[in-house]
Amino acid sequence: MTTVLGCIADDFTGATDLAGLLARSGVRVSLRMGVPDEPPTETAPFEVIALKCRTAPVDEAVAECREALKWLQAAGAQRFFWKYCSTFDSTEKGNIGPVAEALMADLGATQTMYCPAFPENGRAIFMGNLFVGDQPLAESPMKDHPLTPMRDSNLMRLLAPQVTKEVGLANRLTVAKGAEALKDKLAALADQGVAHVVIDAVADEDLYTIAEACRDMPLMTGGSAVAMPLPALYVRDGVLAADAERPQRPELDRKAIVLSGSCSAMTRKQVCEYGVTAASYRLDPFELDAKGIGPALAWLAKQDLTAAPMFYATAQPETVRKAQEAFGVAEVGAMIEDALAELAHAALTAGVRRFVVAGGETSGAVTKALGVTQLDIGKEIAPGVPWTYCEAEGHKIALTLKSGNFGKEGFFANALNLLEDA
Ligand SMILES: Nc1ncnc2c1ncn2[C@@H]1O[C@H](COP(=O)(O)OP(=O)(O)O)[C@@H](O)[C@H]1O
Ligand SMILES: O=C(O)[C@@H](O)C(=O)COP(=O)(O)O
Repeated sequence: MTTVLGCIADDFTGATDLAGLLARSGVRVSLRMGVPDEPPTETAPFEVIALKCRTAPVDEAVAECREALKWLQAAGAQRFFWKYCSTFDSTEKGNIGPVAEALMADLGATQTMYCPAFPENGRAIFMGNLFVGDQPLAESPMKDHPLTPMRDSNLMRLLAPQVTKEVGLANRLTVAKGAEALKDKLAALADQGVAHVVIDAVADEDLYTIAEACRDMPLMTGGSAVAMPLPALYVRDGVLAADAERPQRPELDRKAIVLSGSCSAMTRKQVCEYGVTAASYRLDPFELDAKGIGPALAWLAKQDLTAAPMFYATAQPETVRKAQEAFGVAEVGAMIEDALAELAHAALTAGVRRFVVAGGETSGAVTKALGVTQLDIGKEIAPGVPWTYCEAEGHKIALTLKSGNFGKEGFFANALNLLEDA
């Protein structure tokens, strides 16, 4: 089937988040890990390509995203969505703006919009400032993220140094007036040469207005939530047939594992709660450096895998800082990602078929180690976190990739329980 919307996500949890929210409508969504080597043949109306480029050097991120765009164009897509984090995570050099500008150039687009709001998960934008729950972004736990610490809450200020063209704002007062008023505002900003428009949204109803006003832009950008209304709008526009097919969970052995490399505030609570009842092993960068992965593999070999043991590197900001000072930020990140990836592979070899993974970068490393290339979207465990079904080395597996701050305290056990009756 011809692809109606081609999506590019800057990390793997972000991609499953987007795919999950699009799939809520009942349409078929296909998620690919990396740009497929083969040209598109069997495609879904919604195609999401997951990249691992959030913290990559700008040139690399731009090149990968342009390649993804080409693949999606070959799949027939004429509208595109650039998905980044609902907390606008980017490094100081920042890939969000450069990728948007490169995609706009390839598509001949003169304007795009930015809306990372995700009200169900407490992300709201007001007067261009991003809030996480009650706190401005820069006062939220995101200020301590190991790779992308966010120290400014103003999206225009964050974006401006990342782009060459003008940045502007369509604020909540305009959005509250409805889609036509928002379209007029976008046109007025375009007349003033504003190519990059941040749009406020504090509630789901704002997202419906924004999606309605922006759905014909060649390129939309944002978090997952602003894309959620698109399938229904396309059905209404007659460019997409309604379709309520949901992939069924395959038969799966009960052996399961939890792997957490996220240090986000919510993951820290989830690791604590799960660790009360489950067998768990803490990956310490100093121990990894001294002894390698051997002790963790030996521990894995002794576990009852039907009881879903957990490996976690999850730690408090102070502990993370010490490891970063000792090894370097990227180096320690990669050391832990590699360790979790190797453990995931060892678990697969030991018969594990249910994987719960926490952390965006971590998920990228784990899915790569498992050799997963395409996923179907299953039941939603928490807003923005679905189960996915895929194949790893010829075995059917279920995989959930949890974004750092998503889900409630009991997420890990809930995810595994939900899979039982999926
Ligand atoms: N104890 C630790 N010390 C230093 N870095 C860590 C530690 N634990 C995890 N990390 C790294 O922190 C990063 C967390 O990013 P990510 O997996 O994207 O999580 P999130 O989804 O919370 O952003 C990863 O690169 C991971 O390897
Ligand atoms: O939009 C979001 O918040 C998520 O989809 C996302 O991108 C999360 O990234 P990580 O926090 O790195 O998992």
